[in-house]
Amino acid sequence: MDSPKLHVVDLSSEELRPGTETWISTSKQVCHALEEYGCFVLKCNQVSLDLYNAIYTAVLQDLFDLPTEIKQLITPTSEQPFLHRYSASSNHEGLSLDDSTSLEATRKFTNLMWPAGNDHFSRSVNEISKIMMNLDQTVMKMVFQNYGVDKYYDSHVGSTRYVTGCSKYKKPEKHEDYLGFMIHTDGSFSTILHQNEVNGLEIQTKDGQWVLYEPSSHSSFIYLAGDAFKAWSNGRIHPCCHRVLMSGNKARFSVGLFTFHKGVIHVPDELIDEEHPLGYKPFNHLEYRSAKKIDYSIEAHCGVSL
Ligand SMILES: O=C(O)CCC(=O)C(=O)O
Ligand SMILES: [Fe+2]
Repeated sequence: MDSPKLHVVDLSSEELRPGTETWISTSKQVCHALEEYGCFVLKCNQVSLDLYNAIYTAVLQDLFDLPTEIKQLITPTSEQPFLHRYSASSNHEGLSLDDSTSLEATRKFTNLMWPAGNDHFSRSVNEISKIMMNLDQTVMKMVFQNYGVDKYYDSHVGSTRYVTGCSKYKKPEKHEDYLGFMIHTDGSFSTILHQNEVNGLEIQTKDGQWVLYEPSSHSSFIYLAGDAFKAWSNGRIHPCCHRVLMSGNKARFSVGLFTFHKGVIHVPDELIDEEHPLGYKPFNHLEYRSAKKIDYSIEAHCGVSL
């Protein structure tokens, strides 16, 4: 049997404008990939080599090299609640930055880490976060149109909150492989991930096989559906199960954009029919995110029992 491959969607074409044939056929591919695999490799040409080098040879290294007491200053505040935080285990460090598509919010975060400022950090993180936000909005527009619920797109995007997550996985000691991030689905609506040249992210197919994500260029991303996307789509979209397995002799860095809905998510009426009876009660997305643990499903939170 051939080993499974991840679906690839090319969003780099100049022709990709709503209404064109390329747009319509790409929208179908996007929905098909999200329904069948819960993810796709997203090809685009928005990340310059300069930005790639800035992020992986300077920005993330400098951030994770800060003393632990400084990184621990990243704690939820009333302005930036629980999505703003730092976590560390023996092999993995993760740091989330709330509202990262705003340069002002990114600068506030930067000033907490570097009181004398670090404009290179704020600009690079904000730039890649905005690239990921624009890609996410394109994908959302395609999905909403393809499902015939385009009229809800503007309000959905208007209530989306963007959080950038940065991760560092330590270089394996003595070449011993380790599990850097255990199997999970994201509590987000959607997630877009970018990484350095060290692979390790694996995606689980519906029949349980693991596929390694191998970016084909410095401008590749992987797009993953989260639990909230599944509920919103009334079960059509498959939330992507993934993990990080580390091997080799280099540290791995990744940066991702996690999207959250600021209010209550309802299944659109148009997505309820005989074949798809209502499967999810309305739920507050941020409450779900704070309740979510590794083995807590969206069905346990707001599923309609049949
Ligand atoms: O580092 C990665 O590639 C994956 C990180 C991840 O799955 C997460 O932060 O939820
Ligand atoms: Fe994840």
